[in-house]
Amino acid sequence: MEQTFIMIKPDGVQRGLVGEIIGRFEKKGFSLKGLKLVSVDRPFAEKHYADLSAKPFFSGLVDYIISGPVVAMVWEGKGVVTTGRKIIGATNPAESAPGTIRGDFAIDIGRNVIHGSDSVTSATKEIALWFPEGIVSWQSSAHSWIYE
Ligand SMILES: Nc1ncnc2c1ncn2[C@@H]1O[C@H](COP(=O)(O)OP(=O)(O)OP(=O)(O)O)[C@@H](O)[C@H]1O
Repeated sequence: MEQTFIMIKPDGVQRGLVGEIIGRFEKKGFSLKGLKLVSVDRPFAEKHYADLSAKPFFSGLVDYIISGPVVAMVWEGKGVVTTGRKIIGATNPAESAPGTIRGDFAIDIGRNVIHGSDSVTSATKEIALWFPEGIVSWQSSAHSWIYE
């Protein structure tokens, strides 16, 4: 089934939002397949955000991501990439709808709490980058109560 890479950024960890964010994905019915608290170094953060290297905010973005530990996760479920982005909300919290994670918990674009893969292709790349050791293979006993 489809998988996505979700990262709670350093502000989300520092602000104690880890449980709240995991709860939103869990309650939706998605399955947690990988989870770790990690501090990444500059070369790793630059690799994760390589597509944005020409942007004027790139070095500030890398400084932000390496400023403290992040929670790296893999979530699985039908349509999880697109639905995950909807749960997260628009990139700029000023435009994120209330009820989304960024709409509820963030104000500035450079402190927007969470990252989610923007396509299945990016998800595959990001999961390989963040979880070279692999992820956990299991199926929730609630599966048949979530999927018809
Ligand atoms: N104009 C900006 N100023 C400062 N930071 C920005 C700006 N635009 C984007 N960012 C930061 O770079 C991240 C990556 O930007 P991108 O355009 O890929 O948005 P996104 O896909 O919604 O975010 P993410 O990749 O973190 O899920 C944003 O989440 C935000 O933290």
